[in-house]
Amino acid sequence: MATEVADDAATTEGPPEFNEMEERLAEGTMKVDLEAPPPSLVLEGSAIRCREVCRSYGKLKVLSNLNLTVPQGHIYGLLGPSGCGKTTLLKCIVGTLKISRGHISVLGKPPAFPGHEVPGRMVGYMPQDLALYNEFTISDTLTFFGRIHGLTSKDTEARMDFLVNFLDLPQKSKLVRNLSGGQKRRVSLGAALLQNPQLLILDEPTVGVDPVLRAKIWQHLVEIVKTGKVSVIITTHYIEEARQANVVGLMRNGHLLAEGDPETLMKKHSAATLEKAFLQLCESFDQVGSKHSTSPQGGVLENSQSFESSRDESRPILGVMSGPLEVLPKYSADWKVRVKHVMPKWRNIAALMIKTMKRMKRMPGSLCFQFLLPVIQISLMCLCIGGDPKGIPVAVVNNETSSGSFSQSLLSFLDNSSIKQVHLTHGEAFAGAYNGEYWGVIGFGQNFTSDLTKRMLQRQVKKEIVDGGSDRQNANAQKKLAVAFEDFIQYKMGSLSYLVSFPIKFEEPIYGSLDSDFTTFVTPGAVLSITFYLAVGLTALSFVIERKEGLMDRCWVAGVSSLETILAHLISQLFVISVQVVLLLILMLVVFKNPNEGSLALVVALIVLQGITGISFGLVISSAIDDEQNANQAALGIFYPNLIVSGIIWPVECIPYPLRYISLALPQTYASEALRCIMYRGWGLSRMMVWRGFAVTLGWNTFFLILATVILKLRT
Ligand SMILES: Nc1ncnc2c1ncn2[C@@H]1O[C@H](COP(=O)(O)OP(=O)(O)OP(=O)(O)O)[C@@H](O)[C@H]1O
Repeated sequence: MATEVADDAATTEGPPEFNEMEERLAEGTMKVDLEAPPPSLVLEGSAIRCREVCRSYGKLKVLSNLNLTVPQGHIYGLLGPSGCGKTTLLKCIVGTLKISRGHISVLGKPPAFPGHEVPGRMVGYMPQDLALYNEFTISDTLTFFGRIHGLTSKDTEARMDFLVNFLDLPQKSKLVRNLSGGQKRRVSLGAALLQNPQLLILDEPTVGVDPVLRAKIWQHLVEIVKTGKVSVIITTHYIEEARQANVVGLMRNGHLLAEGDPETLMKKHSAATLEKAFLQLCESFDQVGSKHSTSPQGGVLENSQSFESSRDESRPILGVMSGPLEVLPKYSADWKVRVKHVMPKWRNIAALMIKTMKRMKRMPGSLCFQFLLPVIQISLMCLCIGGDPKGIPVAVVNNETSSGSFSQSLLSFLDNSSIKQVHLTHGEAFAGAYNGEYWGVIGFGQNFTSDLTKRMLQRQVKKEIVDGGSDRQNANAQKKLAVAFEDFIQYKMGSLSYLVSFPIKFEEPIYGSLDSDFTTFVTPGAVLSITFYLAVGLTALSFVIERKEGLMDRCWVAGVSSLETILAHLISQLFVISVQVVLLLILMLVVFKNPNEGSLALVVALIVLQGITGISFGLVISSAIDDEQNANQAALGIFYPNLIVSGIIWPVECIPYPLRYISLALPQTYASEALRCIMYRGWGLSRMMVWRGFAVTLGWNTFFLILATVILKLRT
């Protein structure tokens, strides 16, 4: 199909690289397709130039040495069957996907080159996914993108009115979620057209659009390219509508089969329609491919790679001159431009924050849930954890019968709200305990009173006397019994009670009180854990969903950087965390009367910092995981081990040594300890145990933020 013929037409004056081609054409040393596109296509500047582009997803090679040129001021129709790689190519062109090999330049520079406005205002991108915020109205959507592109509100309003009219959209105040599929696609197209970009990249904009509007859209595209300043690349499944394009590229299995103007293509294949021409090209591609295929695997892409072995397959069957002859320009940017390129833009951060606030306002249920969930969690924890058991049935076997016996008196000192005494015979009591009806057995021998009296009065007693009474099985009942015994001895012996009571005296502790319970220990860690994990869950989920729906890519193509996205999310989530912290503290300190001896400002600062660390960790999860189910599983999977090993529920000192080192490295171990020290000891930042908690939290925070930014960068 390709013959070595010089094209007379290619002699017009043009850019240096084209002049070089002219010379080689004149010498006849260059291969060129018989049906080379008109000289204007070749010699004019190109809006997009792809050379030897390769891209794979894992082992699946999607783009193979692909060469494509979109001439400036033209509409380029990119056609091909489903799965041939069109969307992948467009994503590489806008820079949301990195190419494995080759070179792409868009409006003169590679995408994302420092200082280049691609991604940015120069490009309007309509992705195949709808990539719209469902809670936004049409007006909100266009205003959001207008803000990112730096349009004034007057300009945005004017463009909005035009687009609503032109794209036949319903009222601007209608929510995107209430629009039909076709209407949503038109809003998406409107967002791409909003800022009058120099380059429009439209991935199937006419799907689900009625034929009248489809014609109108094409007419509009034809009009805007007439100025020569706007270029369009458009993919479509309706092959015939692409006849209105100035150039079409026919793709199959990651290769560009042909590139040229539609009329020439049809003439070459003596086809009445573009569809027939495409069919013929595909057939010849498949025939030659299968004839020449020697690959034992015989996969489609392997076949296509062996297509017409004598031919340089990087070049389309029809079309423009390709890569190897071109000298790729060297691009460079001033360091100031590079610094400006990486610095976050306040305009974008503000636009993203306004977007988040607006979405929150439109989802009051979700916002209330975010505020109430920590409140419910901490209330349940304070109510259900750490309290004394109530009404525990304990069997009492009392072999003393007289009413004035010590055993009767001792039993009257037992805390009867905790222990429910059930008086039984020895046999019944043990049978009941073995059957699980009673939590323990308290037994008194028939000489309990006389034995105890002897112990009180004599310094040496026999062993049988000591064994006079006993309790079995229950630690809490044992503790209650010990307390009752102390009270009983105090009552009977007054100032001489020290002769019989436990020879160790517990004074008031230096910090806290003698009757501190488990809730007091667990609350600070639990508050940090709740704030941390709510932030992890909400961040991971919202980011994964935004990425899955193509919203992140769309914002990225509009010029929003990963850093700006992260900063905007951090700042807006700070508002949510602040409300959560206020509610948590009111509950903890006022309702459940948890003591706080230290600075409230330090308490708030540490909890908020832990929330921010949670957001950063959520960002790591969402940047590494694509699916919300997996992201949820990751967040949940980490929650429980972290809770147990961080010393939140049980002290770190009880953890076996190898695990203890892991525990100390976790984000909440030192932070919980610091919060306990602030709240219960009244310590400040001058104490190591306090500043260490802050330092470790800040360290994790920085680490997570850097990791999330790096992963996001690597994955584009
Ligand atoms: N993220 C991904 N991971 C792995 N494979 C992918 C991914 N995205 C696309 N592919 C695969 O790459 C190939 C090309 O997909 P692409 O979306 O570019 O095709 P397309 O030509 O745009 O199809 P359509 O017209 O149906 O949108 C397909 O085989 C697809 O399954």
